[in-house]
Amino acid sequence: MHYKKLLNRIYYFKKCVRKSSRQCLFHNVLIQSESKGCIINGKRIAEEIQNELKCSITEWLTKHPRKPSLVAVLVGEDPASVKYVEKKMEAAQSVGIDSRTENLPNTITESQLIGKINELNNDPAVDGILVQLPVPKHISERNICNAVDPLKDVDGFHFSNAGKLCLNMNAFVPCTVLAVIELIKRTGVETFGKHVVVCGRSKNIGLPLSILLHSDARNELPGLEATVTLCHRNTPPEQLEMFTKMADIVISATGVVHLIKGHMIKEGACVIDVGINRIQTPEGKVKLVGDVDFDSVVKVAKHVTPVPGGVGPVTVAMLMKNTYLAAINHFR
Ligand SMILES: Nc1nc(=O)c2c([nH]1)NC[C@@H]1CN(c3ccc(C(=O)N[C@@H](CCC(=O)O)C(=O)O)cc3)C=[N+]21
Repeated sequence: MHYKKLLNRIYYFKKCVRKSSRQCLFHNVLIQSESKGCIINGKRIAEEIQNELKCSITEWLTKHPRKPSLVAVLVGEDPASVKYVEKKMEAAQSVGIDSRTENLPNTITESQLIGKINELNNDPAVDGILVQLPVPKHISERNICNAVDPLKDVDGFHFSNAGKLCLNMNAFVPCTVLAVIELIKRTGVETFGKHVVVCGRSKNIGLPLSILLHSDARNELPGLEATVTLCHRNTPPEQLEMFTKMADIVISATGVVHLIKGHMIKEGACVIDVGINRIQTPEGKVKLVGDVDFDSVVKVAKHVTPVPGGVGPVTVAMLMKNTYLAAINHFR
């Protein structure tokens, strides 16, 4: 009898230690807000991932003849695209990946662009290729994504990578999808059997994300074992609200400013904002905002990602991870 009590005590003690160390573990990636909710620090998580990668790459370099390498293809001079590509180049530099940008004119034809991509496909010194989207209107985005060698497709946009993802086979997963999963995991939010609502059905984010969220964890590509509801532009607003109110996790990737408001969220839920929208402030300045009305959501949610400083920086970090994986694969 005493023995059993003692065992129970030990079990309880172990449980407490586990719980408190888990809290410590995740504490550094969260910022306490003035409301109840915590703000997930995407910048911090991105730094964490990049530091881990830097260590792995340094170790990998002792056994391999060159650094992993990434080429970004940038068509035209859209200021947002230029800025994002710059961020990717900076990140590459900081983790020890060789990188360069191929700047091409807006007037380039589809077949000329595919020709350039083929050159990079055939260059053994290039591990990862990324064609910054959007491409000019006269070029088919699908044809361009399909032109990249699937083994160098660090964006995961080639049809064979998209198809493999659906079948739980090892494949390149789009960086933003990986970023959302990493943010959830590193915040310590449980997904097994939980209800996740994804807003947005894009082929590059909403769709692949909802597939990994519901998939089996015991596969080549591990899934998160959640119950998933995928909402999109044809979901009536009152239905959307009904679904999000039931959700343990809400992820929005729609490009609709302030689509997700506090009254639509269940107390204690986790809200991930994938939106990046540029709006004019009343003072005439340009401001970056997400799909989530942050001020009202942070009052009810337990965790919420900000924009900027949430999913964006982690997306860049995951691109570095995919490039490293491409290099490992190249030398295997
Ligand atoms: N082939 C391709 N692959 C992509 O992965 C891809 C793409 N095309 N086209 C555009 C979108 C968008 N995207 C972002 C990456 C980083 C931030 C990012 O770092 N954002 C910062 C702030 C940026 C700012 O201040 O403008 C933040 O949210 O804190 C945002 C958005 C990758 N995309």
